[in-house]
Amino acid sequence: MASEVLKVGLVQLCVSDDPALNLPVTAGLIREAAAAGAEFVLTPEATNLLSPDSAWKEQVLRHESEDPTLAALRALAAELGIWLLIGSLSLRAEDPSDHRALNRSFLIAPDGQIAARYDKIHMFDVTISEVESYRESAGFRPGSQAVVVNGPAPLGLSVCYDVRFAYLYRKLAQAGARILTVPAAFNDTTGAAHWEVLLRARAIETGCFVLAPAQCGTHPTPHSENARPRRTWGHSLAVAPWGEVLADGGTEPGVTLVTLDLGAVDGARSRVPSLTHDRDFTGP
Ligand SMILES: O=C(O)CNC(=O)[C@H](CS)NC(=O)CCC(=O)C(=O)O
Repeated sequence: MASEVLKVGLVQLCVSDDPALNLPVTAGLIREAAAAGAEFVLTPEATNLLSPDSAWKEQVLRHESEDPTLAALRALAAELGIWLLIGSLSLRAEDPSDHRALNRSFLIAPDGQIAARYDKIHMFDVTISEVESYRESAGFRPGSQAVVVNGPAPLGLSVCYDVRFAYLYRKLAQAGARILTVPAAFNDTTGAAHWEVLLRARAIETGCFVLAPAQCGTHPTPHSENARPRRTWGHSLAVAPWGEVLADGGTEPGVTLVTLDLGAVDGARSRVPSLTHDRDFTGP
């Protein structure tokens, strides 16, 4: 590893349903993070848009090769010379017979090249209450490939609802990850109850840093005037391998800076080597 210390910027967004409105805001916050010294900048799930309207998404989503947000953010990473995790983009699938979109995370290298892609594996098909339910699998095609990639450190990629599936993170860590990325658009209700404890548990179980850039606030939908406004929890979080919260992005859009001492991964794992203590068992 070139350096044991890594300066990170977590970008917190409140995206609308219009990628063209969101991009300049996102780019401005990435610039702000880089100007403050961040070498690794991360954006949330659904960086290009959040929309409840499948007809509008059909119109506005693009293939990866033609997506304007991806092209612009690759160029920006190259200009600034930073590692950039685009938490995810909603993209039109390559396969024309599948109407469902992709929820795809990208690691961009400091030369602007795509270093890794990850398609969210676990779909948020959940009825939270009588007035709030989500059927992510109706609009998105799940991935089936876990990804560890050598970025600014060895990274294990995931997205949002994946955080509830502990075995994914155990595999990522056992495959070499030292930082786990969990970009998210967590809803208010489960955010208040579960967000921090899930992220801290994943860090403690794996002895990894956890970086979780989040969407926040009430998301404007200028293209679907009558939609019930969606609210997300915010609180972008950086968690250390021993479980401490190093930084919390609060509830407003902005940049949260945090310096990681990557040696803390070995420190936590040597104190509690549970990652090497798996056993086979029978039942239940
Ligand atoms: O819909 C999009 O465009 C982008 N995808 C999301 O926002 C997804 C699916 S609705 N959100 C989550 O997974 C929240 C999980 C969550 O809140 C929990 O696990 O409690």
